[in-house]
Amino acid sequence: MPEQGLDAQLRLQQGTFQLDARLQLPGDGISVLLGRSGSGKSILLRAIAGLERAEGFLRVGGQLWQEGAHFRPSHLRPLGYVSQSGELLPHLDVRANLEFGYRRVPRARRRLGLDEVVALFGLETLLGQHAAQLPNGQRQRVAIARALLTSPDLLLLDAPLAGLDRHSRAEILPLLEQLRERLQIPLLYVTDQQDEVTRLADHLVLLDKGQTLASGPPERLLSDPRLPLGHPDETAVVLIGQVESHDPHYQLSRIRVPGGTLRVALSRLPPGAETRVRIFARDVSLSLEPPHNSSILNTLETRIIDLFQEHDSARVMVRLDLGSACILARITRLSADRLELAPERRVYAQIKSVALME
Ligand SMILES: Nc1ncnc2c1ncn2[C@@H]1O[C@H](COP(=O)(O)OP(=O)(O)OP(=O)(O)O)[C@@H](O)[C@H]1O
Repeated sequence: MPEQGLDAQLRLQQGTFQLDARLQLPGDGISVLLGRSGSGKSILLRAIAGLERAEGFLRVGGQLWQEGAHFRPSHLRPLGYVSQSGELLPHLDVRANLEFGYRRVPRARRRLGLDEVVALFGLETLLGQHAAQLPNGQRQRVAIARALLTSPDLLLLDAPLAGLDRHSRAEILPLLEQLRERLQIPLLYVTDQQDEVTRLADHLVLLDKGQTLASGPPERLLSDPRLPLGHPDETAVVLIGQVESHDPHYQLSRIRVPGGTLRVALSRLPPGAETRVRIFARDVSLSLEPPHNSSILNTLETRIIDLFQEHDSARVMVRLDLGSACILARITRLSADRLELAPERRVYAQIKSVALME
């Protein structure tokens, strides 16, 4: 684990709920904390922020924030914290809200300038508005911008898009993606939404009943059917690829991914750029021969790694090897038996739909 990351073991009893989490996060990029409602995501964030007194240790960017009797109180932890309701100072306007944290940071410690953040978050026209009058989506944009302006060593975002409409979510997600490239601090992002995971996560931590079940690259965790990642019908993997070329005539782009090339809806990124695609397991079917005369554009030749029988279900989940990544196919048990599917067998994965996560 790099010196600049977050390293923690935090234990806490809250009524009958027990948190016992081990976290090792990289020093940059977005770490997504995923877990069902009630799994302890908010309590863990509050413990990291020093708002709950947990036992164990916490080190951020090489600094010890707590261990044993040593406990740095919340107000001395240099972190930005944005909750679902993005608390702003309601009697102040947006500019004053942004300046509130910014002015308290010594000039030499400021990582981002006020004008830079205002431009990045498109807040120019909101500066004179009262915080209390902002619609939810704009309030969250201001709340995230305000947290950034305190030049924190750690940014904690607790489900910042929960409760927002589609339009506001679609506006804020690209802003969060931009932060990935600009911030050299750990960003821990809580969600229970798969689409936010596939779009944002550079590192994924899965929390279940107060315990960290798994931690690692999202490509690996999302393609592991043994992990409780939600309803199997919604199971999807994310592949990190590179834009190869565009075909304006058919409004399609070719994306190079592990194991082959996929045609997707026209990407707005230039050739050579890194991008992500999401493939639902339910959209992948398998065939023993290369398909002919099919309307399905995307077929990858692959090898079965293993098959997982879903409990009390007509379906199986098949994990397929793409070299440095995997995809999943959710097919009927009947088809798996008819095709005599088994580990090591070579198959053609026909992918009905590939979503570009841009
Ligand atoms: N102050 C408290 N006293 C007792 N139990 C609590 C307290 N706060 C939270 N809990 C319990 O701790 C568990 C974890 O709560 P937490 O809010 O961290 O979950 P979560 O994963 O963030 O859920 P959600 O996604 O719904 O926000 C829940 O079972 C909750 O009822």
